[in-house]
Amino acid sequence: MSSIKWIEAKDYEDLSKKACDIFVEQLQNKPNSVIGLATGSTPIGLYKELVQQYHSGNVSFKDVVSFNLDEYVGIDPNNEASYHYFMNHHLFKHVDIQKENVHIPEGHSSDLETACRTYEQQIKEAGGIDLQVLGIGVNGHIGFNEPGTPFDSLTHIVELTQSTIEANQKYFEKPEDMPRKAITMGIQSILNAKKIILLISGETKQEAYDRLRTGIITEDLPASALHQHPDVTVIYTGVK
Ligand SMILES: N[C@@H]1[C@@H](O)[C@H](O)[C@@H](COP(=O)(O)O)O[C@@H]1O
Repeated sequence: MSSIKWIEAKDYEDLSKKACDIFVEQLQNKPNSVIGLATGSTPIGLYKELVQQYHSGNVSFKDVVSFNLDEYVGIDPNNEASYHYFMNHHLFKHVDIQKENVHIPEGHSSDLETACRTYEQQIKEAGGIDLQVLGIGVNGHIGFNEPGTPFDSLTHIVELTQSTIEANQKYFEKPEDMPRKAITMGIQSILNAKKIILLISGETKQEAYDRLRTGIITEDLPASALHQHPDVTVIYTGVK
């Protein structure tokens, strides 16, 4: 039976604050936490709140180790649409996290298979992820695990679906520049995290939200794998 905890937020700001509270509590209890981070527009407010908490002295990233969920294949880390750039811009450059403790899949690697295996190994060596934040794709993907991805998947290379390409093209200067492939932590890699928060915001996510709420577990809805995890909190707003 699913043990997902559902929290409705008043609005996007409230959702970001509620997610930030969980992060702050985690980092105060365990300053050397291993945190799993997500990109996309949804967690931007959470990162903004975390930067504020850092400036207020409530939280430090000095001993934090981070792993990002995914990155496009063949993208330069300096490209503004890359997830490397995104993370620096929204979080890393504003806080005291140490560069050597930051991990983002190496989509620019010339040996992607090895990059995937190494990533999984690094998560293991860090002691596993304590707290993982997730967004959700309009088709219910988590990370870049598209519908049909086996639930036992580890970090791997994916072909992005048309729905994801259409949803994410807006971040690229020219829509045709958007890569068709990505590296993503697998569904099993995500489920290995000790605690997970999923953020859902806005009406474009209504269908994915409705399907997740049914409780039906199916590979057609990657996020439904979360029903099998013992400690998931979903914070949502803008869906009915
Ligand atoms: N790989 C990311 C996901 O991790 C993210 O959850 C999703 C939703 O993005 P947004 O929050 O912008 O809707 O976008 C991308 O596809």
